[in-house]
Amino acid sequence: MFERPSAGERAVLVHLDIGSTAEPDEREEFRRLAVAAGAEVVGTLGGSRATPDPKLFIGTGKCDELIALVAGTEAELVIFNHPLSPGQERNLERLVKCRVVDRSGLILDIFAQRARSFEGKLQVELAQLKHMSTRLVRGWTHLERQKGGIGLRGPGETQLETDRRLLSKRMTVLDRRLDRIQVQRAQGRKARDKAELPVLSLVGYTNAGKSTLFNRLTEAGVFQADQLFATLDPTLRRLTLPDGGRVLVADTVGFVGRLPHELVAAFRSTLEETRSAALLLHVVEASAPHRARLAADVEQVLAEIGSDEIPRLEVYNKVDLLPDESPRIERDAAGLPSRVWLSAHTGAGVDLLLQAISEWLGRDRIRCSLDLEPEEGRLRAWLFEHAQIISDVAKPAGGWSMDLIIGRPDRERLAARNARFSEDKEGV
Ligand SMILES: Nc1nc2c(ncn2[C@@H]2O[C@H](COP(=O)(O)OP(=O)(O)OP(=O)(O)O)[C@@H](O)[C@H]2O)c(=O)[nH]1
Repeated sequence: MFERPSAGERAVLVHLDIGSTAEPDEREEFRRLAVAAGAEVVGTLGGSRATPDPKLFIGTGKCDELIALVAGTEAELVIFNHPLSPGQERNLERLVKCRVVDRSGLILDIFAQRARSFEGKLQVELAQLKHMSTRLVRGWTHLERQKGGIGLRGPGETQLETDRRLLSKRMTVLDRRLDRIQVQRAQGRKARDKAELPVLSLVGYTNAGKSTLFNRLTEAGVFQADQLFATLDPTLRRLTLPDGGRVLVADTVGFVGRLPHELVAAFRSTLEETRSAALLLHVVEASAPHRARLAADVEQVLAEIGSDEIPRLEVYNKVDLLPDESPRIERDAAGLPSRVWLSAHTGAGVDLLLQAISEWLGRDRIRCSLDLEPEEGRLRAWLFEHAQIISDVAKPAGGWSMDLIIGRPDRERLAARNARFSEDKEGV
């Protein structure tokens, strides 16, 4: 389902088992990433080695096989599912006589194609320039340079052939711009903190269905597509839960296993949104054959960005593809929802997810009554925005008598302002 029309670059994929045997889905994931980048896969080369060859990564015998495969399939590009040193890339290109891109280059390329926000584009450009600055020395003269191919396109494209001095100048400019944007982002976060709305962050392996679920939840009409990494930029939307509670939902970048470090660094600020979340919704493609490994990859990235302490609720998506499963809530020993099975596509079980979210956040909500004076109209309007109003009665003498459910922090803030609360009922 990820195939694109055949206009893609003709690519040969290389995946060796280094040390141990790779899981079959590792190769499949690699193929899907390559296709997502726009490759037309015309050949694959496998094999195994105890350790990579320092000069070519693969051995000379394997390299001969690769040369023959590239010639026989008229491939324009070879993609390795491994990190290659600049030297290895250069040596391989000389022998194979076409461009060679490593796993980092491939993932950077996908990110470059999917970046939507200004910040996302700058981050990808910077990461690409860093990745390529070590590789620029090689020069492309012996190769037919195809503009805009995999690993060559994206916001950084025009810089690729400039010299290192210009490159480092450009990187400094990007760094400065990103610093400014990050200040703005932090201000935005502060404003949201003031609004006291808890943030739910959707995280998950690429293609798990985050954007589809995000749309289901918020009807926000966020761009989604049948492509890996359709979402690169976090998008925030407001959501009202059935119990009246309000939250912000953030859709985040699709994770991928063995994310290149330069990308983890580049997206740290984007993912900082995740760090300030009250609850992470970890979306897992329940129909993927090796879902546990994909979920573990996501957990590892979360740990790398310092989000592993945030409570999470697992969302096992695509239940419509599993004949033996149906939408349901699983609970932990304490009775709290730990996993919700649903289909973002059909919408089945989305109500259960909303209920589970309410239960998670509701632990911190209190039911209470409040008397407001006639001049407290603004406070009353604020409460309508931030609390669930059960009843609101105008008093004959002026003012209002309200019955509501409110978050504990809001409750404490209002109490500090001497608002007249009564009848607190805990744990509503
Ligand atoms: N059958 C089925 N397909 C689904 C479901 N949810 C999402 N999909 C499909 O899975 C694909 C990926 O969905 P997205 O929502 O773009 O996934 P994502 O996690 O946001 O992907 P990235 O942006 O790459 O991280 C799309 O083709 C969706 O139509 C589901 O519940 N059932």
